[in-house]
Amino acid sequence: MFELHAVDFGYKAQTRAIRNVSLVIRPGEFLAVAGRNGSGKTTLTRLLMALKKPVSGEILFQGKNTQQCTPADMARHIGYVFQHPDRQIFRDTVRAEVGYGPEQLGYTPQQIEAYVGEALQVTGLTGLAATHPSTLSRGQKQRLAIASALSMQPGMVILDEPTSGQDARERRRLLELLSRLHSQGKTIVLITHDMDILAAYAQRVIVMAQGSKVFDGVTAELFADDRLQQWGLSQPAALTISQALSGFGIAPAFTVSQLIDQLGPRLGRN
Ligand SMILES: Nc1ncnc2c1ncn2[C@@H]1O[C@H](COP(=O)(O)OP(=O)(O)OP(=O)(O)O)[C@@H](O)[C@H]1O
Repeated sequence: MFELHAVDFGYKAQTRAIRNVSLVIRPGEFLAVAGRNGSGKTTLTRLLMALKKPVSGEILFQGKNTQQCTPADMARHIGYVFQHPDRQIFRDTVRAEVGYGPEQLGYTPQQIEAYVGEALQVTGLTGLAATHPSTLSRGQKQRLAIASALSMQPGMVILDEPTSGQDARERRRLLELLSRLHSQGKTIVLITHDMDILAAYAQRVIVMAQGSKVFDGVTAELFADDRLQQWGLSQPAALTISQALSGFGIAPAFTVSQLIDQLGPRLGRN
Protein backbone atom coordinates (compact mmCIF):
# COMPACT_ATOMS: atom_id res chain seq x y z
CA MET A 1 0.00 0.00 0.00
CA PHE A 2 2.78 2.43 1.06
CA GLU A 3 6.48 2.31 0.31
CA LEU A 4 8.78 4.85 1.94
CA HIS A 5 12.31 5.09 0.59
CA ALA A 6 14.94 7.00 2.62
CA VAL A 7 12.47 9.73 3.61
CA ASP A 8 13.80 12.90 5.24
CA PHE A 9 11.66 15.76 6.46
CA GLY A 10 12.19 18.90 8.58
CA TYR A 11 9.78 21.61 9.67
CA LYS A 12 12.75 23.99 9.61
CA ALA A 13 15.65 23.98 7.19
CA GLN A 14 18.36 22.92 9.66
CA THR A 15 16.50 20.33 11.75
CA ARG A 16 15.15 16.93 10.78
CA ALA A 17 11.91 15.57 12.30
CA ILE A 18 12.17 12.44 10.09
CA ARG A 19 15.54 10.95 9.15
CA ASN A 20 16.16 8.39 6.44
CA VAL A 21 13.00 6.36 7.10
CA SER A 22 12.27 3.41 4.82
CA LEU A 23 9.32 1.12 5.36
CA VAL A 24 6.54 -0.77 3.68
CA ILE A 25 2.90 -0.83 4.85
CA ARG A 26 1.00 -3.78 3.43
CA PRO A 27 -2.77 -3.89 2.81
CA GLY A 28 -4.72 -5.35 5.72
CA GLU A 29 -1.97 -4.85 8.32
CA PHE A 30 -2.56 -3.67 11.89
CA LEU A 31 0.55 -1.59 12.42
CA ALA A 32 1.40 0.30 15.61
CA VAL A 33 3.80 3.24 15.75
CA ALA A 34 5.43 3.84 19.14
CA GLY A 35 8.20 6.03 20.57
CA ARG A 36 8.88 8.91 22.95
CA ASN A 37 7.17 12.28 22.67
CA GLY A 38 8.72 14.22 19.82
CA SER A 39 10.21 11.11 18.16
CA GLY A 40 8.41 11.81 14.86
CA LYS A 41 5.31 9.57 14.98
CA THR A 42 2.76 12.25 14.08
CA THR A 43 5.06 13.76 11.47
CA LEU A 44 5.39 10.34 9.84
CA THR A 45 1.61 10.03 9.53
CA ARG A 46 1.36 13.62 8.18
CA LEU A 47 3.78 12.57 5.46
CA LEU A 48 1.62 9.52 4.66
CA MET A 49 -1.41 11.81 4.28
CA ALA A 50 0.57 14.17 1.98
CA LEU A 51 -0.08 16.97 4.51
CA LYS A 52 3.73 17.30 4.38
CA LYS A 53 6.11 16.31 1.60
CA PRO A 54 9.54 14.68 1.99
CA VAL A 55 12.57 16.95 1.66
CA SER A 56 14.37 13.96 0.17
CA GLY A 57 13.52 10.33 -0.47
CA GLU A 58 10.10 9.30 -1.75
CA ILE A 59 6.75 7.96 -0.60
CA LEU A 60 4.80 5.74 -2.97
CA PHE A 61 1.11 5.12 -2.35
CA GLN A 62 -0.25 2.30 -4.50
CA GLY A 63 2.79 2.86 -6.70
CA LYS A 64 2.26 6.64 -7.13
CA ASN A 65 4.70 9.20 -5.72
CA THR A 66 2.85 11.32 -3.12
CA GLN A 67 4.81 14.43 -4.23
CA GLN A 68 2.09 14.63 -6.90
CA CYS A 69 -0.78 13.98 -4.44
CA THR A 70 -2.83 16.48 -2.44
CA PRO A 71 -4.20 15.75 1.04
CA ALA A 72 -7.66 15.56 -0.64
CA ASP A 73 -6.39 12.79 -2.96
CA MET A 74 -5.13 10.83 0.04
CA ALA A 75 -8.37 11.41 1.98
CA ARG A 76 -10.19 9.33 -0.66
CA HIS A 77 -8.21 6.31 0.47
CA ILE A 78 -7.14 7.01 4.04
CA GLY A 79 -9.18 8.14 7.04
CA TYR A 80 -7.08 10.22 9.45
CA VAL A 81 -8.21 10.58 13.04
CA PHE A 82 -6.35 13.37 14.79
CA GLN A 83 -5.03 13.25 18.35
CA HIS A 84 -7.52 15.96 19.37
CA PRO A 85 -10.85 15.07 17.70
CA ASP A 86 -12.39 18.45 18.68
CA ARG A 87 -10.20 20.11 16.08
CA GLN A 88 -11.75 18.19 13.21
CA ILE A 89 -15.42 18.55 14.24
CA PHE A 90 -17.24 21.62 12.94
CA ARG A 91 -20.80 20.80 11.90
CA ASP A 92 -24.01 21.14 13.95
CA THR A 93 -25.11 17.52 14.23
CA VAL A 94 -23.38 14.18 14.39
CA ARG A 95 -25.09 13.10 11.15
CA ALA A 96 -24.05 16.27 9.27
CA GLU A 97 -20.49 15.91 10.51
CA VAL A 98 -20.25 12.31 9.29
CA GLY A 99 -21.82 13.33 5.96
CA TYR A 100 -19.30 16.10 5.26
CA GLY A 101 -16.53 13.87 3.85
CA PRO A 102 -18.67 11.88 1.38
CA GLU A 103 -20.35 15.14 0.27
CA GLN A 104 -16.92 16.60 -0.55
CA LEU A 105 -16.05 13.46 -2.48
CA GLY A 106 -19.11 13.99 -4.69
CA TYR A 107 -21.09 10.88 -3.78
CA THR A 108 -24.82 10.79 -4.63
CA PRO A 109 -27.36 11.61 -1.84
CA GLN A 110 -28.31 7.89 -1.73
CA GLN A 111 -24.69 6.84 -1.36
CA ILE A 112 -24.10 9.50 1.32
CA GLU A 113 -27.11 8.30 3.28
CA ALA A 114 -25.97 4.69 3.07
CA TYR A 115 -22.33 5.45 4.00
CA VAL A 116 -23.31 7.77 6.87
CA GLY A 117 -25.82 5.23 8.22
CA GLU A 118 -23.24 2.46 8.10
CA ALA A 119 -20.49 4.58 9.72
CA LEU A 120 -22.85 5.64 12.54
CA GLN A 121 -23.94 2.08 13.09
CA VAL A 122 -20.39 0.63 13.17
CA THR A 123 -19.27 3.27 15.67
CA GLY A 124 -22.38 2.93 17.86
CA LEU A 125 -23.52 6.52 17.22
CA THR A 126 -26.85 5.94 15.43
CA GLY A 127 -28.84 7.02 18.50
CA LEU A 128 -26.85 10.27 18.69
CA ALA A 129 -27.23 11.23 15.00
CA ALA A 130 -29.27 14.39 15.71
CA THR A 131 -27.08 15.49 18.66
CA HIS A 132 -24.80 18.53 18.60
CA PRO A 133 -21.21 17.23 18.61
CA SER A 134 -20.18 19.66 21.36
CA THR A 135 -22.36 17.76 23.85
CA LEU A 136 -20.58 14.42 23.28
CA SER A 137 -18.12 12.86 25.71
CA ARG A 138 -14.48 12.61 24.68
CA GLY A 139 -14.90 8.95 23.78
CA GLN A 140 -18.01 9.69 21.69
CA LYS A 141 -16.13 12.51 19.92
CA GLN A 142 -13.33 10.10 19.15
CA ARG A 143 -15.86 7.66 17.68
CA LEU A 144 -17.43 10.53 15.72
CA ALA A 145 -14.03 11.34 14.22
CA ILE A 146 -13.70 7.66 13.27
CA ALA A 147 -17.23 7.61 11.79
CA SER A 148 -16.34 10.71 9.73
CA ALA A 149 -13.29 8.90 8.42
CA LEU A 150 -15.22 5.68 7.69
CA SER A 151 -18.05 7.39 5.79
CA MET A 152 -15.51 8.17 3.04
CA GLN A 153 -15.04 4.41 2.56
CA PRO A 154 -11.26 4.38 3.09
CA GLY A 155 -9.18 1.21 2.81
CA MET A 156 -6.91 2.46 5.57
CA VAL A 157 -7.41 4.33 8.84
CA ILE A 158 -4.63 6.18 10.71
CA LEU A 159 -5.32 7.04 14.35
CA ASP A 160 -3.10 9.24 16.51
CA GLU A 161 -3.34 8.21 20.19
CA PRO A 162 -7.11 7.60 20.01
CA THR A 163 -7.45 6.17 23.53
CA SER A 164 -5.71 8.96 25.46
CA GLY A 165 -7.92 10.59 28.09
CA GLN A 166 -10.68 7.97 27.78
CA ASP A 167 -12.21 5.85 30.51
CA ALA A 168 -11.74 2.07 30.50
CA ARG A 169 -15.14 1.35 28.93
CA GLU A 170 -14.73 3.80 26.04
CA ARG A 171 -11.19 2.59 25.51
CA ARG A 172 -12.31 -1.04 25.23
CA ARG A 173 -15.15 -0.06 22.92
CA LEU A 174 -12.80 1.84 20.65
CA LEU A 175 -10.31 -1.00 20.49
CA GLU A 176 -13.05 -3.53 19.71
CA LEU A 177 -14.12 -1.22 16.88
CA LEU A 178 -10.57 -1.08 15.48
CA SER A 179 -10.30 -4.84 15.75
CA ARG A 180 -13.57 -5.26 13.85
CA LEU A 181 -12.46 -2.84 11.12
CA HIS A 182 -9.21 -4.76 10.81
CA SER A 183 -11.03 -8.09 10.52
CA GLN A 184 -13.16 -6.52 7.75
CA GLY A 185 -9.93 -5.97 5.79
CA LYS A 186 -9.06 -2.34 6.59
CA THR A 187 -5.42 -1.42 7.09
CA ILE A 188 -4.97 0.16 10.52
CA VAL A 189 -2.07 2.38 11.58
CA LEU A 190 -2.27 3.22 15.27
CA ILE A 191 0.04 5.61 17.11
CA THR A 192 0.07 4.57 20.73
CA HIS A 193 2.12 4.83 23.92
CA ASP A 194 0.12 2.01 25.49
CA MET A 195 2.06 -1.25 25.52
CA ASP A 196 -0.97 -3.31 26.59
CA ILE A 197 -2.89 -2.11 23.53
CA LEU A 198 0.10 -2.72 21.34
CA ALA A 199 0.54 -6.28 22.67
CA ALA A 200 -3.14 -7.14 22.28
CA TYR A 201 -3.88 -5.64 18.86
CA ALA A 202 -0.85 -4.83 16.73
CA GLN A 203 0.60 -7.39 14.34
CA ARG A 204 3.69 -5.31 13.73
CA VAL A 205 5.32 -2.36 15.47
CA ILE A 206 7.52 0.46 14.29
CA VAL A 207 9.46 2.35 16.94
CA MET A 208 10.62 5.88 16.20
CA ALA A 209 13.47 7.62 18.07
CA GLN A 210 14.70 11.13 17.21
CA GLY A 211 13.11 10.94 13.78
CA SER A 212 14.62 7.57 12.82
CA LYS A 213 12.96 4.18 12.59
CA VAL A 214 14.84 2.12 15.19
CA PHE A 215 12.68 -1.01 15.25
CA ASP A 216 10.34 -2.73 12.81
CA GLY A 217 9.06 -6.17 13.78
CA VAL A 218 6.49 -8.23 15.64
CA THR A 219 5.49 -7.40 19.24
CA ALA A 220 7.19 -10.47 20.79
CA GLU A 221 10.53 -9.33 19.31
CA LEU A 222 9.97 -5.79 20.54
CA PHE A 223 9.36 -6.83 24.15
CA ALA A 224 12.47 -9.04 24.09
CA ASP A 225 14.64 -6.15 22.86
CA ASP A 226 17.14 -4.71 25.42
CA ARG A 227 16.66 -1.23 23.97
CA LEU A 228 13.00 -1.07 25.03
CA GLN A 229 13.62 1.30 27.97
CA GLN A 230 16.05 3.39 25.98
CA TRP A 231 13.17 4.04 23.53
CA GLY A 232 10.90 5.15 26.42
CA LEU A 233 8.78 1.99 26.20
CA SER A 234 7.98 -0.68 28.77
CA GLN A 235 6.79 -4.27 28.80
CA PRO A 236 3.04 -4.91 28.91
CA ALA A 237 1.81 -5.60 32.46
CA ALA A 238 0.87 -9.22 31.60
CA LEU A 239 4.46 -9.97 30.55
CA THR A 240 5.92 -8.56 33.78
CA ILE A 241 3.47 -10.60 35.87
CA SER A 242 3.97 -13.80 33.87
CA GLN A 243 7.77 -13.46 34.16
CA ALA A 244 7.43 -13.04 37.95
CA LEU A 245 5.37 -16.25 37.97
CA SER A 246 7.72 -18.25 35.73
CA GLY A 247 8.89 -20.22 38.82
CA PHE A 248 5.30 -21.50 39.05
CA GLY A 249 5.38 -22.83 35.51
CA ILE A 250 3.68 -19.82 33.86
CA ALA A 251 4.98 -19.13 30.34
CA PRO A 252 5.52 -15.55 29.13
CA ALA A 253 2.16 -13.92 28.32
CA PHE A 254 1.89 -10.69 26.34
CA THR A 255 -1.76 -9.95 26.99
CA VAL A 256 -4.05 -10.20 30.00
CA SER A 257 -6.20 -12.79 28.23
CA GLN A 258 -3.14 -14.99 27.56
CA LEU A 259 -2.26 -14.74 31.25
CA ILE A 260 -5.80 -15.57 32.35
CA ASP A 261 -5.83 -18.56 29.97
CA GLN A 262 -2.87 -19.98 31.92
CA LEU A 263 -3.98 -18.95 35.40
CA GLY A 264 -7.65 -19.88 35.02
CA PRO A 265 -7.27 -23.69 35.08
CA ARG A 266 -4.86 -23.43 38.06
CA LEU A 267 -7.46 -21.45 39.97
CA GLY A 268 -10.11 -24.04 39.16
CA ARG A 269 -11.71 -21.96 36.38
CA ASN A 270 -12.20 -22.95 32.77
N1 LIG B 1 4.39 22.17 13.35
C1 LIG B 1 5.65 21.98 13.76
N2 LIG B 1 6.59 22.97 13.59
C2 LIG B 1 7.87 22.78 13.99
N3 LIG B 1 8.32 21.65 14.58
C3 LIG B 1 7.43 20.66 14.79
C4 LIG B 1 6.05 20.79 14.40
N4 LIG B 1 5.40 19.64 14.73
C5 LIG B 1 6.33 18.82 15.30
N5 LIG B 1 7.54 19.45 15.34
C6 LIG B 1 8.81 18.88 15.86
O1 LIG B 1 9.07 17.69 15.10
C7 LIG B 1 9.57 16.67 15.94
C8 LIG B 1 8.67 15.43 15.83
O2 LIG B 1 7.37 15.77 16.37
P1 LIG B 1 6.12 14.80 16.27
O3 LIG B 1 4.93 15.58 16.70
O4 LIG B 1 6.10 14.16 14.94
O5 LIG B 1 6.49 13.71 17.36
P2 LIG B 1 5.57 12.64 18.08
O6 LIG B 1 6.40 11.42 18.22
O7 LIG B 1 4.29 12.50 17.33
O8 LIG B 1 5.31 13.29 19.50
P3 LIG B 1 4.02 13.17 20.51
O9 LIG B 1 4.05 11.77 21.04
O10 LIG B 1 4.33 14.21 21.54
O11 LIG B 1 2.78 13.47 19.69
C9 LIG B 1 9.63 17.24 17.36
O12 LIG B 1 10.94 17.73 17.56
C10 LIG B 1 8.65 18.39 17.30
O13 LIG B 1 9.02 19.42 18.20
